[in-house]
Amino acid sequence: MPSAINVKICGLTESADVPAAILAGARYLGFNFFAKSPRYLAPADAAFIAGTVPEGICKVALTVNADNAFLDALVEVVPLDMLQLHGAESVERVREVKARYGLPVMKVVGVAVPEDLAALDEYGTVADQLLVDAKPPKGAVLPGGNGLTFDWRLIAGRRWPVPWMLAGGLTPQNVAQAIAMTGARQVDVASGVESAPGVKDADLMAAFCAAARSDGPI
Ligand SMILES: O=C(O)c1ccccc1N[C@@H]1O[C@H](COP(=O)(O)O)[C@@H](O)[C@H]1O
Repeated sequence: MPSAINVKICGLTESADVPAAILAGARYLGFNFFAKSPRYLAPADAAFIAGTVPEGICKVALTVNADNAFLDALVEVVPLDMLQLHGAESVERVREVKARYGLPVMKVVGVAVPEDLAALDEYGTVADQLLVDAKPPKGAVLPGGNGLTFDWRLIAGRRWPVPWMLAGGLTPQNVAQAIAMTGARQVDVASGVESAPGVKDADLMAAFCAAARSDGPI
């Protein structure tokens, strides 16, 4: 019997999103600290919302090319279980962040063409998890959260030495097919479970988790 599918719902902006996401079946909750995102949360607000998350649910901070001053202040106020590095952070920077904060680090790699896959092998030697996302279009304001898929055939059957998640344009409608095509056991969604940019929808979160589970029981 296949193991459970873990769902990460990313970019929660309201306190009510926490129980709704957990009830839906999410195991990871993401808080977005990229200021240009419609899902941005100020650290003080995130501290309050994250404080309501029960034990056993992984609280993830999404950051983009954040420096030590930013991360120092963030980890000081927000209770966190994992750091998601969604920018152009180098392998060395991933190593440094892991050592400095003592938190697991999930490094994101954007994929559009076969040549992008080499980075997954490199980061897989240092990150605790990998997040395989669609590469943003040139000139995009957001390095993720654009609701874009990539060609899942590129990673079909690929494996890395650390756990990994699939992201990019996942929705309740396509997540089961994405899982079937890639073999992902963890999936991450932001815009696909929203009624408007930055507004999570409880019914969509429930539908997404149910569709993800349809590939294998939780
Ligand atoms: O969601 C955002 O606004 C965002 C901003 C900056 C970097 C990453 C962001 N989101 C991450 O991208 C994936 C995929 O998003 P989507 O499902 O395609 O909308 C999301 O799960 C976040 O981890």
